[in-house]
Amino acid sequence: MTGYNAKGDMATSNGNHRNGHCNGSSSNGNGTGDRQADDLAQENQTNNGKIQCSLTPEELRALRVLNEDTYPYEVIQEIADFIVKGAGMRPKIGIICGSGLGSLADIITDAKIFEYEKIPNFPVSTVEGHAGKLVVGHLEGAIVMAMQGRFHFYEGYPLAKCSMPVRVMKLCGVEYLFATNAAGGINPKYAVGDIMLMHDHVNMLGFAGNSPLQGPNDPRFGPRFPALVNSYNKDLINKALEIGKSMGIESNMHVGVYSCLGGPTYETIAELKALRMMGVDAVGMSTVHEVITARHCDMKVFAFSLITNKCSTEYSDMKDEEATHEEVMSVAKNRQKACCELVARLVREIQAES
Ligand SMILES: O=P(O)(O)O[C@H]1O[C@H](CO)[C@@H](O)[C@H]1O
Ligand SMILES: Nc1nc2[nH]cnc2c(=O)[nH]1
Repeated sequence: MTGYNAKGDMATSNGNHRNGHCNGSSSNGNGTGDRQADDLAQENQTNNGKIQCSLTPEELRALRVLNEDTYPYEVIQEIADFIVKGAGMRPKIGIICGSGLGSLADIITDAKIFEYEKIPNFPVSTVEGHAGKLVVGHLEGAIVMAMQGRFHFYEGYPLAKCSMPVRVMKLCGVEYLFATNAAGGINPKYAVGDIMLMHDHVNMLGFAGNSPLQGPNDPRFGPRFPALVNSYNKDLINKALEIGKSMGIESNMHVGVYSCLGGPTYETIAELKALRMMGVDAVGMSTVHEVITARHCDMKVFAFSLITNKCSTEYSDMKDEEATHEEVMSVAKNRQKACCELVARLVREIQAES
């Protein structure tokens, strides 16, 4: 038998990890059952120059999914069908909860909750503050699905895998993506606890030649060369600013530029200086690849950063405390009420218009 272990690797029931290249045919015909080490060794021997393998087509597909950066359309469709069928509803708005912002999913009512481990072919969350649950239900009259736990590049997942759930959302019927994150504030005007509505991003991982859209393009998702100039929906930004005003938090709200680095390290002063010179206001380790994937499949995007720590660009400020994930989580917890209200009210406005 094959299955997924907690890290999302494929392992055989006898504990061996498989990583071989196969010719796509089954040498013993059944491809299931306990295998001893001898059998496994034998499978890896070549026959007439071809590598033999006894995996079933299903196992092969799962292996490809785990080893490749790209999830085939059909696999995404299967995951989406599993969720829509299990939830008994089709969501219109998708929410990705940032670090410590899992409470955004707690305001969903009549919720159907899926643990990531129980969703076929889904990765697992490994970061504290990311519970690893998909919540589908009602919010302000709309059907929404929220990820309590996102996937980050530094966890070891390729970018396409990090943002694969966005495609699942799309095939579930989601039209709007709300992506939230915890971020360090580089703009000196930003204070801890402020909310920055994203109106643009600098894709640092993209500068390094890494994209969630790398590899063959499936036009059923979107075009080979998507434009990103209008990625962050202006109408939603304006609505959110209005909501912020009526909540009395306009002085703690900004519109700015986010950049995603690979992490898991927080930035050096020199890196922060460079980012600031590039026009970056807030820095994190997520969101950009999700937005790229969402725009590729033509979803409307709204995204915000909760500023959980200030990032100094001056060596003279080095006496300042260094960023820690504990601080990030604690600030997120303190600001969860405002973040939940902002999200709920924006959902209400979208729903009222449709
Ligand atoms: O972007 P989210 O998931 O909110 O989390 C941010 O906070 C964590 C670091 O404290 C990193 O994962 C960073 O990306
Ligand atoms: N890269 C990065 N991610 C964060 N997430 C929360 N704070 C920070 C930060 O200062 N830097």
